[in-house]
Amino acid sequence: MVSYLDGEATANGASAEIQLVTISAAGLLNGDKQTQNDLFDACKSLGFFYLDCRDHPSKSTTSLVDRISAMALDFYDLPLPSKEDWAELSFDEVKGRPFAYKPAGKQEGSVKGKKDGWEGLIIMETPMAQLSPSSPMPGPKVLQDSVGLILETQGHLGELSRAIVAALSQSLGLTDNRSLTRYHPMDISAPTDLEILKYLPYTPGSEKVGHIPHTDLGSISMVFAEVGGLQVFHPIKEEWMFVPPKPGHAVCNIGDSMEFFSGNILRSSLHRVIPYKQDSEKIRLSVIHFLRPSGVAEFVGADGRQWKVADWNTMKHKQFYERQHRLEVVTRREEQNDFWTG
Ligand SMILES: O=C(O)CCC(=O)C(=O)O
Ligand SMILES: [Fe+2]
Repeated sequence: MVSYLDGEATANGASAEIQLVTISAAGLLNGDKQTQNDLFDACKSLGFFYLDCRDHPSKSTTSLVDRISAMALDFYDLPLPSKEDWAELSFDEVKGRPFAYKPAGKQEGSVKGKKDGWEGLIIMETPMAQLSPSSPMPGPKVLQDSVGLILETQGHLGELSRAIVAALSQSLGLTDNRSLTRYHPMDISAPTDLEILKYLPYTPGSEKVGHIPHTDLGSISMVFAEVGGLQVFHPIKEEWMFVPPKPGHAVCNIGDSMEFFSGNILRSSLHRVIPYKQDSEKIRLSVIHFLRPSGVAEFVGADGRQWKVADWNTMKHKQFYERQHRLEVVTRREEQNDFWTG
């Protein structure tokens, strides 16, 4: 077995990079045994891996992500007031709607005392799938004109995420009706979504910077970005390390729900986004698919208590927005300073 936690790192302090294991999308979808074992090892150690989408049988992953990125950039070019018409901040409010907008600066950011530095376009899987001629897509024309593209992208990335859950379930010995796939239906109570995040340019005087250190609350996160800035906290080296972007690959990670469903065998790791000095003139756009379980499912949380998924999500999400938030809820680490100090 390859030990991913020993990972090759470029030991140059603050800008150390981690080389994640790469999982082939074709191998995953074909049920290849070696791919399944590599995936399991990666998810038991750091909980982060690259998904090589270049060999996806449809050959369409990159073009879907590129087209969704172009659509999101058009959306972001709209004047702020017309985007703010769609700003919904509570997790419960967002989950029944096809889409919502998050202005920059509403959450805590990656620097202590500063707010977040990203705008978000949040597109929910189930409400999108339930659109019909009598209940059409609301919102600006750019979104109304892109319903087909959004549905195709959500279907494509949702299939990949669910294949990851299926493969991990097999490795965990959870087969047939015990597979963790049963917690991931397309259902209004499961807030699976597609999010496109646009980060602000950074200068040392910026008051809105990056993305808060956190673990993800859901099951599988799949991030496509061309510009760096994502860092994972290496639990053995105790060091923040950049995850370099790789063309044609997604960076995937395990979220809290999968860690808890697996009885803490899989790992939901701490991560954050900080300015990427090598590419400081470029705008970072990330296209992210978040597979999240049904809100009625239950697990034993990090605190040893029995949680309903919906309550875990609401509790955790709220902490991202609270000025005096309990950082340990978001990071799942006590009394640690996980902020970026520049
Ligand atoms: O933008 C990114 O690369 C990651 C964002 C993230 O960690 C999240 O939205 O949970
Ligand atoms: Fe995250």
